[in-house]
Amino acid sequence: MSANLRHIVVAGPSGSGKSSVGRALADHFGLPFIDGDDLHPAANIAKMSAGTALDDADRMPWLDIVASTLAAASEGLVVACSALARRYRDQILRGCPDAMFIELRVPAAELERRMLARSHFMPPALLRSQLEAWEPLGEDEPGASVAADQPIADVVAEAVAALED
Ligand SMILES: Nc1ncnc2c1ncn2[C@@H]1O[C@H](COP(=O)(O)OP(=O)(O)O)[C@@H](O)[C@H]1O
Ligand SMILES: O=C(O)[C@H](O)[C@@H](O)[C@H](O)[C@H](O)COP(=O)(O)O
Repeated sequence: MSANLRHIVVAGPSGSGKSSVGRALADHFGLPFIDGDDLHPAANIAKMSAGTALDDADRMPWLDIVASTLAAASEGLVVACSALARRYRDQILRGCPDAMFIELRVPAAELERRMLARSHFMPPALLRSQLEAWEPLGEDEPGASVAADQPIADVVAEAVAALED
């Protein structure tokens, strides 16, 4: 694994599999994993739990923490972080210029099914706002987009292939 593949952000809307895929990808590469959920300021968790979507002012301090956590991980790190919009990904890149994004693509109906089936602070009703905020990864952005409505092992295999391409 080359040095510039060591700072990986697994991105996508709530329920897309960031935590599940991120952990498995980290295991594959022998890297640590951090869930971006655990890096949110407490006020953000409280806001989402109460059913209100985050706005840019809420997300910016969190994205700075994600970026600085990545940049400080000299041996590499996989972080699960929605990074829904390009400006959010740009902000991560400002703090961690060699970050690579693995975007997880899942149809909305499957996202809803997964969110309804789990117990999590993120209410399923916020899915619509997640999808409205989501700007697909551009071809000129670092990383790759992977179909994530398939078994996790297959998602990870595609992500590994894309990162090593
Ligand atoms: N590829 C997959 N196929 C089926 N279920 C999945 C898949 N990836 C994740 N899940 C399930 O969907 C739910 C959300 O996954 P999670 O990894 O927490 O997503 P996120 O971190 O993006 O919110 C969990 O219950 C998880 O077990
Ligand atoms: O930017 C945001 O609106 C939030 O960060 C959101 O995208 C994230 O999804 C939450 O942390 C919920 O956690 P899960 O993504 O793990 O569902």
